[in-house]
Amino acid sequence: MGDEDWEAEIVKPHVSSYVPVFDKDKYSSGANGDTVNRISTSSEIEDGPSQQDHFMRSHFASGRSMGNRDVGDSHKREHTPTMGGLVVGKSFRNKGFSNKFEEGDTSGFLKESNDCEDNQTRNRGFSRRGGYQDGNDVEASGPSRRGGRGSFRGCRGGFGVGRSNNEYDQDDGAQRTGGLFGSKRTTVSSTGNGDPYHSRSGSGRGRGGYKGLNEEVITNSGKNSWKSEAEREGGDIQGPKVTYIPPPPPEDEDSIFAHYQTGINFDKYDTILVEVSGHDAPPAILTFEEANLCQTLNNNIAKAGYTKLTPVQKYSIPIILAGRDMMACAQTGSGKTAAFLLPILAHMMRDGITASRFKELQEPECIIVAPTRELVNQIYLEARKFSYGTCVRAVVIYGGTQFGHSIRQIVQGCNILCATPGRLMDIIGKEKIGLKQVKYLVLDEADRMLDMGFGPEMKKLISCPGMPTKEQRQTLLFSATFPEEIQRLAGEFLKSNYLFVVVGQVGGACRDVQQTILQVGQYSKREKLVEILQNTGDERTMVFVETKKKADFIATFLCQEKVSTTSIHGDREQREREQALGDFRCGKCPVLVATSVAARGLDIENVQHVINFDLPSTVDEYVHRIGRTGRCGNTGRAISFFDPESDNHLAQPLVKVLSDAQQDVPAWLEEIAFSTYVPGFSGSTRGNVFASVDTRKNYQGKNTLNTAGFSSQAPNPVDEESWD
Ligand SMILES: Nc1ncnc2c1ncn2[C@@H]1O[C@H](COP(=O)(O)OP(=O)(O)OP(=O)(O)O)[C@@H](O)[C@H]1O
Repeated sequence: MGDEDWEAEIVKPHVSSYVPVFDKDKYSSGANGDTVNRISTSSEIEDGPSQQDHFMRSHFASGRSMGNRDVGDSHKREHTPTMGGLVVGKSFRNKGFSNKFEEGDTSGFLKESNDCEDNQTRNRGFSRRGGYQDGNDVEASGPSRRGGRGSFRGCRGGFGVGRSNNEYDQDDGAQRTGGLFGSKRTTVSSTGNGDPYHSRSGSGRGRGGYKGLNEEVITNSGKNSWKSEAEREGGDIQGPKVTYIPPPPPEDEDSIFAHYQTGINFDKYDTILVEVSGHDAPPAILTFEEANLCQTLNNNIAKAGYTKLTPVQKYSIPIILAGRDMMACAQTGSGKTAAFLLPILAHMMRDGITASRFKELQEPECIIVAPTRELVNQIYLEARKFSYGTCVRAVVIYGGTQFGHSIRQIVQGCNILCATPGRLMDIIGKEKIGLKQVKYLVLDEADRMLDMGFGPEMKKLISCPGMPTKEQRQTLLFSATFPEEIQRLAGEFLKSNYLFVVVGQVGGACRDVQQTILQVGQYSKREKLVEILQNTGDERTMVFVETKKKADFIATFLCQEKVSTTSIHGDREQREREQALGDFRCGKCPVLVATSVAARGLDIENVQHVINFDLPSTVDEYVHRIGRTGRCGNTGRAISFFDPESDNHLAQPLVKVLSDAQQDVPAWLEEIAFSTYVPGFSGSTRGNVFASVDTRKNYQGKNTLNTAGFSSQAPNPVDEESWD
């Protein structure tokens, strides 16, 4: 994506105008007990640390490493809070050891990783990222977590040697990326580790790594490798403990059932074609009443403001109620969460579930996994909403929070467990969760959960001792995109007679999003962004960039342009991420700069715009990103900067996605698509726009219906062939 360009630019002298200045007295090294973090360069690693990176911050969460060029003068800067009360920002670069985002992915994960700006550098063993310690960060104990993170990212295994035996606090998300501070900490607190989930990778093993898309993937110096969150956060990789305890969500009924209005296009959902493939599919229902749910559930549905089923709900609810496994592909923002939660809860109620009580080992009936912390939290809130007034207890656990907190939530009782994969495996390893009672396993954003990043961990999950076999449990996969190769992998998780529901154009973008593609070169992007934001005013806008560093950079830049902005990405502390999301949700910061960590699933009211400052590497990711707007029948706009220097490979799939969604296709984009046409093209591995057709080609019992229940024609296969 031409990251080198902005990176190069920022080291030019004029760039200081984009850099917030910082209060020397308040934030300079060591003052107020703040930690000075070190920035690592290859020479530092070999020769010992020689340069210090001075943490910085602004109003509530800003600061960044200035990199080598700034060392020595960064603490001379004056501090003024960044505009908009905002942001963030850590390292912009460290020219000492990393000049560019080189081409050539040694990991094999690069194309899937959006938070992966550092994989090349990290694979080389070093991070450009420095860090800072927030002086108010009560959760930080000991050395700065940012320091640990920023100092030395690549060779984390080389420093970690196990973890504390204090069961409740030991692993608390110790810095995922270890680092110099992590190593220091290790010498202080490490007391070994008898946990098979943590000891398996051993210690002292140097491995380069990066947090890939959704920050869960790391690589091993060119070899694909997957490490669980458990290992990263508290296993063999020692670092400062994470003691962050998320504030409990409000418990009053109004907050629990708070919702936004469906939009003017909600009723148009009825015209969308739905295809169900597989044998003996139960008929769709057309109303909530037909689902025959218990009174409490019906009350909750009404309080949530749901009066009418969305297409994916019409089909999924009876399928799940019939006990069938399923894979469902439906457009972003069309109600997939309720499509699986409601029938699962209905089943539980029908089975006469008993209230789970305090127990050291909890045995949930349902496990829901999703790729990001914010998304599992959101799913949990939905589960809590729909189970309100029942004895079903939902619990959420995710990385970046205190491990002991997760355990305390669980031991109080757990029927539905919403979890990120790493934290889940960690808790299972600690024998706080038994799997014997699992009847429902849900993978939300299932294509992501089964790809190279999370797939191995999901496989581990289904082969954990006690986990019922696929014949004995019900497995449900949901997403807006389903590449073919992922569908094939899914077979391992699903009974062979699973049903595949596709709503609308398979893997297609939501039609309620007006898509615009602009040709914008790397050097003009910022100017264009500001121009657009000046016109959008206070309307909520998500700006997607391809790397974490760039997220910091653009957020800081926008603040200086007097646009109230915050940012979310995988290098921010969880507390900061949640604060950022909160500030965006409530409108305090109407602009959220994000990496793809925020691309999937997040349901935020009133997001009117999505701007792809950088296009993602795959069209699937594009579909998810723009799906943060135009949800639930509301309309939205997505503007994407297409840089011909770096984005030509997306031209074909973009043209397809645009035309499928009945959007204008710019002539120049068609030309690029045509000129880059490759016979046999079917999109990039992860960007196959034809992916979401059932890979079980010879199925019987295929129905094509619109969601009002009328038969209609299947999508024209010629259309697909012309692209194949
Ligand atoms: N039947 C319904 N009536 C009214 N609102 C609904 C209905 N179903 C879902 N919603 C609301 O629509 C919004 C989007 O739902 P949800 O987040 O489940 O979408 P999704 O399909 O999972 O999207 P994504 O693909 O982005 O994850 C939510 O605010 C949800 O409460």
